[in-house]
Amino acid sequence: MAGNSFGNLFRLTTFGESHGEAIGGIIDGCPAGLKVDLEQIQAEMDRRKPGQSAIVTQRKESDTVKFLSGIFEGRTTGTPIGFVIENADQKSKDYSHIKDVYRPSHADYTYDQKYGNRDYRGGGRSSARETACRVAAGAIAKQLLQEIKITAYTSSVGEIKLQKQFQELDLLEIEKNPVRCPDPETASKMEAFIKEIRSQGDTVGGVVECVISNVPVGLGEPVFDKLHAKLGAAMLSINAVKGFEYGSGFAGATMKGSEHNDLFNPDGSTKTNHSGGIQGGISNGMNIVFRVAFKPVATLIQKQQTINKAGEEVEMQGKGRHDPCVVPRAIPIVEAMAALVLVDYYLLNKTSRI
Ligand SMILES: Cc1cc2nc3c(=O)[nH]c(=O)nc-3n(C[C@H](O)[C@H](O)[C@H](O)COP(=O)(O)O)c2cc1C
Ligand SMILES: C=C(O[C@@H]1CC(C(=O)O)=C[C@@H](OP(=O)(O)O)[C@H]1O)C(=O)O
Repeated sequence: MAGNSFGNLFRLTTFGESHGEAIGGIIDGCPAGLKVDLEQIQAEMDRRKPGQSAIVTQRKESDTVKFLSGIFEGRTTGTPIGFVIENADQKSKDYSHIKDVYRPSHADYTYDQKYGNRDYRGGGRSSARETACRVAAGAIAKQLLQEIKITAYTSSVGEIKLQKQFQELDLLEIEKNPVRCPDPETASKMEAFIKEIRSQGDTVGGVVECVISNVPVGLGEPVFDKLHAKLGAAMLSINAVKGFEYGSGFAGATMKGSEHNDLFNPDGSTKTNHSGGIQGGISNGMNIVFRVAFKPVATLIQKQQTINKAGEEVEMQGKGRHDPCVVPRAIPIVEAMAALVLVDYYLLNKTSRI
């Protein structure tokens, strides 16, 4: 199976399945000398881990990261950083009924057709359990990025939308509610809606907005390696993602150039930011702003028509502990993937001029 590595100079490879012994990763290319803050890494893991609130999967994992290599006396050595995260609370019997049956819109059918030998327990490698490794690596990338600040939050759940603009938000509110929406009133509506949907055995999608501030001018490479192209690829590699837009995004297609152009201030900053902080694939020093759309979770605790391995039509109902909405736990994953993209360009940018 190819496709388990991400990044160039700072390269993460992940391994492991949801119901195997453990998941983990290797980070190749982290510069030597970085003082690693293990508490900060665990804090990021805690924001993503299952079982953290009543509106996410009730599987309980501590998601403690055990580092095996690459860190000596608290600092990186420049050698590969190997780490493992134990799987402690798998309930594989919840999946025996789908051994030969495909959940609609999960990865069961495609994995089976492609590889012919599928670890069906918890979705195996296709499970979002894998994203714990991205968050661990992303936390190290964040520490390398120092002053660059990456902040993601929930901007919609189903039809419930955050109405405020970024400038009007109190970002300290994000971690104060289980939905991770910075407006408390909207957050409680979202929370109540997720609970209602869950009680019906159903699921709902949503949108995560991410704002990256304090970005220097010049990150990103032109042509094929544009900053927004890599951010898009990073976000679209996250489980259940259906859409990515940056700056004005799809709304920009309805505007006139005279409305859309970001006019300059004398210092090179712009009066508006329809560009989303990126022009020609290179950061322009304004906030990088993008949005990521997540679909509703595929596994329903409801009966649905599907097919089995033999191609027969059958009825199935999901079992087990599933997220009714992935968005609250996707926030740290979006931030981690953004950090992995930025750290690569931050390191590469050191080679752009003498
Ligand atoms: C944080 C997070 C949690 C998820 N939890 C579940 C879940 O509990 N049950 C489920 O069926 N899918 C869940 N998913 C989505 C599946 O992993 C995903 O739909 C599946 O791998 C198929 O891939 P695709 O939807 O990207 O095509 C989750 C995704 C994320 C990002
Ligand atoms: C375990 C995690 O999330 C899992 C993601 C997931 C899926 O299909 O993506 C399905 C569920 O798996 P299981 O039923 O095996 O627990 C979630 O709990 C995690 O994020 O660490």
